[in-house]
Amino acid sequence: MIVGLFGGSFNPPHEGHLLVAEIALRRLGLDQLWWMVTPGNPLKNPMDLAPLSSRIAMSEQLARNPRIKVTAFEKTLGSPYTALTLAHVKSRNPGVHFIWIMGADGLRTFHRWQRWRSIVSTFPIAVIDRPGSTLSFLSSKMTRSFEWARVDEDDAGILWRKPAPAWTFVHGPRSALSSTSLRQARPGSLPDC
Ligand SMILES: Nc1ncnc2c1ncn2[C@@H]1O[C@H](COP(=O)(O)OP(=O)(O)OP(=O)(O)O)[C@@H](O)[C@H]1O
Ligand SMILES: O=C(O)c1ccc[n+]([C@@H]2O[C@H](COP(=O)([O-])O)[C@@H](O)[C@H]2O)c1
Repeated sequence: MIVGLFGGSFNPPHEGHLLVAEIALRRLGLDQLWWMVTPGNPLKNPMDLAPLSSRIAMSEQLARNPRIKVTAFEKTLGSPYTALTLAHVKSRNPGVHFIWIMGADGLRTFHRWQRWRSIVSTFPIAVIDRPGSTLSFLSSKMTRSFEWARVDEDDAGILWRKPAPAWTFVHGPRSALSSTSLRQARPGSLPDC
C-alpha cells in the first residue's frame, strides 16, 4: 500500500489542489492520497482561516476521486505540526509506504517548520511544480542541505521504495490558482470564523 500525505490549509480548496492530488496519484503510483486539512498552519495568520468544518466540507465537495480521502485527524492529535503528524502516522501504520506531498512554494519556508530535518528523515517527499516556484529548489535550505538525497523525476514512480531522506521535484500541468486570490476575489464567500 502506497499513500500520499497532502497537507494543506485548503482555505478554500481549489482546482490547483486537485491537480496536485491527481498528479501525485498518477506519477507517484499511489493507492490513496490523504487530503489532510490542517487545524491551522503554525506559520499563517489564524484570523484569515475559515472554520475547519467548512474547509473539510468544501474539500469533500471538490475531491470526488474515490482514492482521495479527506481527513482532519491532526485536529484530534491536537497538534498542527507536521513532524508530529508524520511520527504518529508512521507508528500507527507499519507496512504502509507514505510520501509527503507539497507544492513547490512550500520549499521557501520549509526550514522554518518545526523539526524540519526530522520530517525529511521520516518519509520521502514529492515536490509538485507550481507557477512562480519552478526554481525554488535552487535556493531552498531544505533542498540544498539534502541535495544528495534528490531522486531523479524519472524515478518518481519508485520514490516510495527509497529510504528517507529522499525527495523529487515533479513537473507537469500547472495551475496558477491560489486560495489567497480566491479569498480576495470572493471576500464574502467564506463563513465567518
Ligand atoms: N496551484 C497550485 N499548484 C501547486 N501546488 C499548490 C497549488 N495551490 C496550492 N498548492 C499546494 O497545496 C498545498 C496546500 O496549499 P494551501 O492550502 O496553502 O493553498 P494556497 O493556494 O497556497 O493557499 P494560500 O494562497 O492561502 O497560501 C501546499 O503544499 C501548496 O504548496
Ligand atoms: O510543522 C510545521 O511547523 C508546519 C509549518 C507550516 C506548514 N505546515 C504544514 O504544511 C502543510 C501546508 O500548509 P499550507 O498552509 O501551506 O497549506 C500543512 O499540512 C501544514 O500543517 C507545517
